[in-house]
Amino acid sequence: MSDPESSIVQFANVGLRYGTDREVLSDISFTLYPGSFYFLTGASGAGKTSMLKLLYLAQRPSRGIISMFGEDVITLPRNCLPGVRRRIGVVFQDFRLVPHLSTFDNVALPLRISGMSEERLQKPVADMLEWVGLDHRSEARPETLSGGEQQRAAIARAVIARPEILVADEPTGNVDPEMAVKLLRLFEALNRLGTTVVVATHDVHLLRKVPDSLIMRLDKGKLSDPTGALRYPPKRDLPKRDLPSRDVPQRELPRK
Ligand SMILES: Nc1ncnc2c1ncn2[C@@H]1O[C@H](COP(=O)(O)OP(=O)(O)OP(=O)(O)O)[C@@H](O)[C@H]1O
Repeated sequence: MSDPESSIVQFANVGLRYGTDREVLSDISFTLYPGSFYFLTGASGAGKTSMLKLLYLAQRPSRGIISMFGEDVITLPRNCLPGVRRRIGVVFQDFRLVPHLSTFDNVALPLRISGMSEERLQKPVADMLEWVGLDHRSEARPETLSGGEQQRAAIARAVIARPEILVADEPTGNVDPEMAVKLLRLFEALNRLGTTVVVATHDVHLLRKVPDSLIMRLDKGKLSDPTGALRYPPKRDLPKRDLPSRDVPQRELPRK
């Protein structure tokens, strides 16, 4: 595999089949570079969710090599995988908020799991809720949140522990076009703070909304790269712009 030093993720000849069925992903090879913004696009059933599952280590490939943060994650001992997973934030297609927990507690979950004290986590969680515009819904249960609010809570939970990679599966699938753009602005803001972002979407209109993004396209389990994302390292230092004024608050993400 080329250039392992500067890459954050490398897939080499990866294939995935479920059970004895035909491969749903075939000969997938690509490199992701730190600080870049990727869209993974393709029709329904093309294999986007399957590819993201490989990326956030919820699924092992049937063949090939996957390296993340310089480690071969296929041969890594099982007890080392949680450490790698903690470096990856995931926004699931169906949010997966814990139903009996408040918005605050859902967002606090990764910090509690990492062992942060109750005292220390209060401020970063409160700041994060404010950052995604949910401070007024802090005590609400997920079932009482709107689709867009649940989506933002899921995003807040995915990023609270400051992951190096953010993986989001159809994060705008359940919201109106205006909210979709706002959520994309959140992802862009995170990206500008250094997080590598991978957003899976079948909505081609979204792709044009993030000018610096790179596009990976899946078609029946095969990957192509209309922007050359798979051939060339993209520019590493994304321009530092102010956070968009109406979409996210005018300051950096809250510190842990
Ligand atoms: N757990 C599974 N067991 C068997 N087949 C599966 C499983 N998960 C996905 N598949 C199959 O793998 C193929 C790719 O599915 P996947 O969900 O990855 O596609 P997708 O591009 O994310 O689709 P969508 O946009 O509709 O979510 C489909 O043919 C699907 O039926």
